[in-house]
Amino acid sequence: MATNTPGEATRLQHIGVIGGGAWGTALAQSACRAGRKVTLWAYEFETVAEINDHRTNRVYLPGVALDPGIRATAKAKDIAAADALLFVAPSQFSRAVASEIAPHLPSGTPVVICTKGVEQGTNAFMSEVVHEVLPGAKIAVLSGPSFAGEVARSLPTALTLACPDEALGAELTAALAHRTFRVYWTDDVTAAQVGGAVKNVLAIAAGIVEGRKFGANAHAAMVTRGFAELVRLGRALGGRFETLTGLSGLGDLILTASSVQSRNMSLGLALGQGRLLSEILGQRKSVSEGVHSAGAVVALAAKHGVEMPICEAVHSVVKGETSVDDAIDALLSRPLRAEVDFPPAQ
Ligand SMILES: NC(=O)c1ccc[n+]([C@@H]2O[C@H](COP(=O)([O-])OP(=O)(O)OC[C@H]3O[C@@H](n4cnc5c(N)ncnc54)[C@H](O)[C@@H]3O)[C@@H](O)[C@H]2O)c1
Ligand SMILES: O=P(O)(O)OC[C@H](O)CO
Repeated sequence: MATNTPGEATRLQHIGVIGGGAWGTALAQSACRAGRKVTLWAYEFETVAEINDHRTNRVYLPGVALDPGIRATAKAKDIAAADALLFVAPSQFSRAVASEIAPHLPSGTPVVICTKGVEQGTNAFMSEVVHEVLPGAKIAVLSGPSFAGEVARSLPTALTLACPDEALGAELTAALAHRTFRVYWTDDVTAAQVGGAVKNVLAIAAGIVEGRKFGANAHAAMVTRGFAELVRLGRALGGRFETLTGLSGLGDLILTASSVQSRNMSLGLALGQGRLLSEILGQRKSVSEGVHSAGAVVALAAKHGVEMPICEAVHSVVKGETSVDDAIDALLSRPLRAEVDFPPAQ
């Protein structure tokens, strides 16, 4: 791939951002910083008004003064003029949001999926959902260790941009990257999406370990054995090991499973402390994708004959089928096995 210098000239001058949550707003802020014109579509009228009138988004991204260059809108037709879209609707709303913008999106527009999750019911990754609803879109995925608040404050961050079309990948990285927002290209859309979806489920497990005060050894064991699950599923679905061990896989798992800035980790922590899921979710407006993706991840694992006991445990806890204590007992009672699958998968 040709190398790009952050901030170099790009034909993708106007970026549309679909989603006014923490991540959509932070990405809009970052795209402005990269020198792009930005139009942000948000679901709530109040969010649109607040961004345009006060340059803040206090519900989803509190404490950040937004760039005056961000123009917010509630009208899907306003994104038609964008040269590329960043698609940041939560996974369970992605189909509906994509359907709303479908009539307005010119065929051939690059759509960069920044959502991390799997659709319940269909068990479809976001690239499949977006391709079904927006068949003319050129799909890419942006994923990696990136808390919205840190990106919005321009703290250094590095991500993976997965795009099967190398030339488009170069254009997108040139359009989005800047000094504190480094973007690395790969063509491996599958692994990038598996990493982003599975790490959210594993972060809930890591949070439970923290909430139960099981200690640093248990945390490291949970993250490492969880990563083995992420790699097994990623490879079974056709993803590459190098991508799974990169920013969008291991990198994001390290971040999400070790900081209570993560909504998934903090939700797990609260579960581990004995709080009810309904009570935790009732007190949040923000999304915890792992809760919604756990079932789909487990279903995909079953379909492909992949063992994912930690993800299964999280799924049965969030479904209310197993108590936290019983799930932990079941994991600790599993038969001993070889650490690495043998013979090693190629
Ligand atoms: N927040 C982060 O640090 C971060 C970082 C990387 C990726 N992501 C991913 O980005 C995606 C969006 O997360 P977020 O953090 O921006 O969201 P958020 O939790 O901050 O906000 C929730 C979002 O859901 C939207 N919403 C609520 N009800 C809706 C409906 N009925 N239809 C459509 N939209 C509705 C809200 O408008 C808001 O944009 C998720 O997949 C998340 O995993 C988040
Ligand atoms: O707050 P979380 O758990 O949704 O994680 C946010 C990002 O995905 C971290 O990369």
